[in-house]
Amino acid sequence: MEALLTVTDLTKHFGETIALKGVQMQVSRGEIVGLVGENGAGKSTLVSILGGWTTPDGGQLVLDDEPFRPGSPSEALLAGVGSIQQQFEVDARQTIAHNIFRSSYNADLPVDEQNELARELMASVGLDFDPERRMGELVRAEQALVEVMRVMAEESQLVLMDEVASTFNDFEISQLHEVTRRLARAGRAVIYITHRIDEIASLVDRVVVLRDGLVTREFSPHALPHTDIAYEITQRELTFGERPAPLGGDGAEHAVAGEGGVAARTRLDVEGLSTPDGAVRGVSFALRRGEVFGLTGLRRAGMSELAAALVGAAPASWQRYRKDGTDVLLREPADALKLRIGYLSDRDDELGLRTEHSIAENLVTERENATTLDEFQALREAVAQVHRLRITSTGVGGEVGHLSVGNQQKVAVARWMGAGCDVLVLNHPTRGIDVGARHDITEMLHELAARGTSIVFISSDLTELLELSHRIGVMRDGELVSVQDNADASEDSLMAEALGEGVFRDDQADTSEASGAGDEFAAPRAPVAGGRRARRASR
Ligand SMILES: Nc1ncnc2c1ncn2[C@@H]1O[C@H](COP(=O)(O)OP(=O)(O)OP(=O)(O)O)[C@@H](O)[C@H]1O
Repeated sequence: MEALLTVTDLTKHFGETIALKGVQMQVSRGEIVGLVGENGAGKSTLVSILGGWTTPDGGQLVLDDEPFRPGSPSEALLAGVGSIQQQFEVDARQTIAHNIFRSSYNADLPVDEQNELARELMASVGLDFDPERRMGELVRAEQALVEVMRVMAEESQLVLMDEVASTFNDFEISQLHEVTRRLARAGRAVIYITHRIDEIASLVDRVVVLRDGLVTREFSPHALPHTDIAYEITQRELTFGERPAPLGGDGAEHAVAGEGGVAARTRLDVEGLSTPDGAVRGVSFALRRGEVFGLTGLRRAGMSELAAALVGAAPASWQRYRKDGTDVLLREPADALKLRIGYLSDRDDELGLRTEHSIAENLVTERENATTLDEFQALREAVAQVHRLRITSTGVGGEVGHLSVGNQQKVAVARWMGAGCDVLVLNHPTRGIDVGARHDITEMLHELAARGTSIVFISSDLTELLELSHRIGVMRDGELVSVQDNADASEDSLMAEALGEGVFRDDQADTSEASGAGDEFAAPRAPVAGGRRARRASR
């Protein structure tokens, strides 16, 4: 294949940190390259340079046989490189159509024509957003899909996607993959950053592994089992698909000494919880001590709103909300914290990190009446967490704001894991976190649960939900429509509930690839089933 981009000896440092140490890489036309590696490996830095957001210190870039050194994103685009950054920003007041065409040659078209074109473009990949809606009305995953439409409309030769799908559900991922493949079929090249092994297995042509600022490995993921792909990336033997041991009918292995009976084991007892805007409607569930209760659903199904309501971060009403048998009074998150209920939001601006402070200052939660010994012990635990999750090799004194996005997320998760809470409500805690650390976090959450912490774990990644949760609830249109014991649950059964299809049968499974073949504008039919089946086949 003909090389579109050649990267030679690319270097970049930030203060003392050397983010890129001499990267060599080639990308061909029509190729989807998966750029992978641990958090902090330098992936975002590399694509930021290619996208004109950051300038390198040294090295050469050649694009389409011409020297390439963009001084800004618009210069990069002019040369043929379009990008979606990991923490992309959109103008909330712009319409969807305006956002799609803002940097394409259709930018000056009359609004009606833009709306019509946007509708057609979106329909061609199965999106039915109203082009006149404002970007601010969309949730993050929807904004990301509109950004994908924007790069499609720009007609750049090289498209950079930095963890666009980190909170996407299977359906959104299949839409994104459809667009990405279409870009490649049109002869454009894509550099695609992801931490999800299922995405690597099903989408990319070639994997390039970055480690400590250098390309250390390249391989084709085709026909490789997930464990092998993970090994190539992490050099660790990771297992996939293991499920937690059942909590036990009598909760024996989790029973707290001296306490007995079902009531004593019930940590949260929620009945008829609703939010005034109707995002959550009449949700009831009980959470046991030491239980991980997974929660999933399609976008706008109400999981994030339920999470916020459970900790007083959003207004809500209920018939009953008890913790350890006592009615709770929640006006704000501080009230939840007093009750030892911790909350991790899925929004970057709500992570609660003090980015100008050190990792240690973020990890060690202040406790009333703490002795010097307590503080010393807390610091020791923080250091152990940083080590176990490989957050940084340069100690806990570094500023959190200087860490890569995924490592900041690790700090946010680690902070709650070490906060001594009885209940943790975690919304997409592993988004942006590399595959090895994800594995470690799963283990750490299991350990916490085994010591009695109860966890509400929200995720769009059904594989990790099944690996972690004792029971899994599915939300649809604001209601908790199903709760399945792990032993009875499968990706198919969960997705069927999320879609409202009843029980999913394999003979209903996808025909999308066959039906879409040769039809450039066919919307993906039943792509979720196809995606899951493809993944199962590749394991
Ligand atoms: N603005 C900055 N100031 C200081 N250090 C930075 C800055 N941006 C990146 N770094 C450092 O450069 C290194 C590479 O970071 P980069 O964001 O490229 O990693 P990454 O592979 O994209 O990680 P992730 O998977 O977490 O997104 C990290 O050590 C990071 O801490």
